[in-house]
Amino acid sequence: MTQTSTIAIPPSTERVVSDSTRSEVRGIWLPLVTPFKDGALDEVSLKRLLRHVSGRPVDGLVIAATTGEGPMLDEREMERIAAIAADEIGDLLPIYLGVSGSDTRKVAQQLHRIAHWPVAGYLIACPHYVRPSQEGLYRHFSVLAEAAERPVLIYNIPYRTGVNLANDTLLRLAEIPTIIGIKDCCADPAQSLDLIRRKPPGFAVMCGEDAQFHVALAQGADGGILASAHVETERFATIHAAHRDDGDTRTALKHWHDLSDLPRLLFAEPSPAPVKYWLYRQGLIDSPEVRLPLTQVTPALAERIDREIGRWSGTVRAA
Ligand SMILES: O=C(O)C1=N[C@H](C(=O)O)C[C@H](O)C1
Repeated sequence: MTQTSTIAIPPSTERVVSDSTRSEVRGIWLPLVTPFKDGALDEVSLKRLLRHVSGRPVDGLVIAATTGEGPMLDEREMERIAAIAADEIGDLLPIYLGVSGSDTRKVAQQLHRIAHWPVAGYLIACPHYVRPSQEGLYRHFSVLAEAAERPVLIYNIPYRTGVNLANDTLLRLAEIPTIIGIKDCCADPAQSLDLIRRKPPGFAVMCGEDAQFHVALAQGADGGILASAHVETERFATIHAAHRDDGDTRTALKHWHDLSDLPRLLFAEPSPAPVKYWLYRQGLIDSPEVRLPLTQVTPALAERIDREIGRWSGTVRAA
């Protein structure tokens, strides 16, 4: 059966992404939480959190990604978050926007619709639920790269989307100039290592599995996009710098030994509820609430976090 597609596959994208754009995707990126209060976007907490982050050793931000509860935001809220982030952060950090959807046509239309938003690029997740073929994934991201008119980081997270973007497919997509890297959550160290060995120069591989951050850096990843790095950001940055600068793996491993329980705690229940509770107890956001179908941390986990905060960065807000 001949497949006809209503969406033409674009010629190779002529737009060239600058070397600085490619090189900026490294180090510690925060997938920023989205604060809510009484069910609505909490702009006061968002501004406070952005001012806090701007003073931390962070190399980039992603808004409205998984940790930002992107699937539970409407477009008006996402636009507001982008505007506030651009106001508070300015040119200090690149700000990428999380985009997801399973209908290539609709996601492409959204990218055209938001082309004027003040974001530097997009983190685009694999299409969830429909489980396309590798050829379908290739055509999906080829069309979106053309529609994006900005740098694109592909977000491969099979345990959330139900599909794995194979390295062969990704390396075909890496030939498109505006596809500049991947947030790698494939949960297969062998696949991640194979990708790092085969990737073209300048193509960024960013770890998206917090508990695997140190291993990913040891394998040659360029950094991480990590919810856990909202907490103890300096330690995550130290680990990255130790790997990047002088290969001081002993320093990196010492810090990782201290830090490695944190991702397990912050993912003990569906993210971002734990990390939001932590930020709430630090007084950085005014409510730990999340949007359904997510739910706040259980009292048992809240107690564990209360104990852990005392061990780390200290509690600002009384319980
Ligand atoms: O915000 C994201 O996107 C992240 N994705 C991963 C997940 O939520 O499974 C983990 C990462 O820390 C943040």
